[in-house]
Amino acid sequence: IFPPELRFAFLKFFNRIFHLFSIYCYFDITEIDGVNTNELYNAVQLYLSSSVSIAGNRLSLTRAVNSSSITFGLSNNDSIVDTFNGVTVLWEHVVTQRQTQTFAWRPLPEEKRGFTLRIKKKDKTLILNSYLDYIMERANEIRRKNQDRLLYTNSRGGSLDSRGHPWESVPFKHPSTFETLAMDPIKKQQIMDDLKDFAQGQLFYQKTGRAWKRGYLLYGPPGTGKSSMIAAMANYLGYDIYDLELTEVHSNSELRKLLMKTSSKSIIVIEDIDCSINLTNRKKNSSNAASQRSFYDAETRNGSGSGGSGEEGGNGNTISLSGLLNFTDGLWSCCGSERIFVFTTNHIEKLDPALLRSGRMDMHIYMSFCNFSSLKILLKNYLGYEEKDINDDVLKEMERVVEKAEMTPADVSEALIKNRRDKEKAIRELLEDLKSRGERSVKDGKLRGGSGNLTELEVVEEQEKRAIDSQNEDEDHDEEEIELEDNICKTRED
Ligand SMILES: Nc1ncnc2c1ncn2[C@@H]1O[C@H](COP(=O)(O)OP(=O)(O)OP(=O)(O)O)[C@@H](O)[C@H]1O
Ligand SMILES: [Mg+2]
Repeated sequence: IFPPELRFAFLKFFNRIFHLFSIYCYFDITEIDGVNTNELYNAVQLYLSSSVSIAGNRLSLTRAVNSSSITFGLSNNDSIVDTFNGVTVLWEHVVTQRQTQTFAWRPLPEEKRGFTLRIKKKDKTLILNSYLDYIMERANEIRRKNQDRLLYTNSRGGSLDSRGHPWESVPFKHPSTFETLAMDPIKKQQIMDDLKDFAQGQLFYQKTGRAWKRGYLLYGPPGTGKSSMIAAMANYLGYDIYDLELTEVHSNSELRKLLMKTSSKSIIVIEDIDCSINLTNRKKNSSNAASQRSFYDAETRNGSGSGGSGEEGGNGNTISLSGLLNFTDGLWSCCGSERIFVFTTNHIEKLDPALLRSGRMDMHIYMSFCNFSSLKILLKNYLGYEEKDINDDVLKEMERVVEKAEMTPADVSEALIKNRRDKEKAIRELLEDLKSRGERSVKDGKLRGGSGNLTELEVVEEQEKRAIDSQNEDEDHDEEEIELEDNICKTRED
């Protein structure tokens, strides 16, 4: 009898009256919002899956790719009760068939899924202010716990994938942990404490007005565990790793784009920083600018692609030191939070002091040759030997020669792996190896001392490093350094 318009208007009116008197209000969180995936939907799903007070009795189980655990989810059109700060809310999972689509940029799933949140009107402010944030946070936590870490790389050289991401990722399964890492236990503990303080330091960073990030510079000879340390850090904190290949980045703006696409709670790594970018002293640069320029010219002529002007910032088609510095602590470096920058190098003396000054790299960590304490850790890792399992004399002998031998943990690991079936033989051969190397390095040391030339150079390097360090201390006292400088000097004296 009624025309459809009138009927519709009547229904709408009735609905409004109904809502006016209802004590509840409803929020819809749909899976797809326009063309974008709704992050909140996924978060709610994860969050509810961890919730125990499941009202319905049908659950859907999922196991994501790369994930090591199974998550429970709410089945279609099922509901669940949750409480937050004493307030009870009801979640309902709503699944409807989508009408046939005419045209879309991206094919949409056939089902339209979403959560409906029902809350009392009086609780609205509480819910909107903190409950949803809480859910996002919890979901991120669960995701990190369930999923193995991801390792990202920019090896594609600036091109983007179908979703506009410059980073490619693979599951990160490096087994290195702080427990297996062979280094001085005190130093190790310091680093672990520092990392923990950082991860839990949100309030501190907010209060002091600092960006929530921290920089570590790992330096030392090849094979002393710099990469292993990074893996251990990631495993310890549960962070993802972004392995930045600087040689694949062609401009400062590209570097910035890469940075913008990194997520919080991640470690951004630049390995062998002295090799991947021309980071020599800026003062020196200007003094031999001519030779610099010819170097760059030659490079452009060779068509290596990374050429261009040698000036910093130049015409923008080469990444420069200032670009890199901006990357680590310019305004853009704070576009996410809780980020760790790790640079590694084999030659700290080749780095520009600007990179070393405090606030940039908060902690300088020297990865040293194998000493007695790290040797014991390796023996335990590879042979399962505790101190008491090894003959006292052998142990004493090892302690005496290990520092002189200047073997890297990688060398020692190799020696142990080779004979891991025959542990006695492994110990015997390792000791032999240590002794012969120790003798050799003593001889070398004498030779070097005699020729004079090399040591002089080393002295200069050492002084340079000292200068940088003292400059750092003048500028900022809260810098923490745990380099074993004595260690370097000792080996040099030998
Ligand atoms: N401190 C260490 N503790 C345990 N294992 C180590 C340590 N250092 C080296 N190793 C072993 O040696 C191998 C090489 O170490 P790693 O790649 O971490 O060295 P690096 O310092 O990164 O070397 P490079 O400077 O050449 O990159 C690792 O696979 C690891 O097994
Ligand atoms: Mg390495």
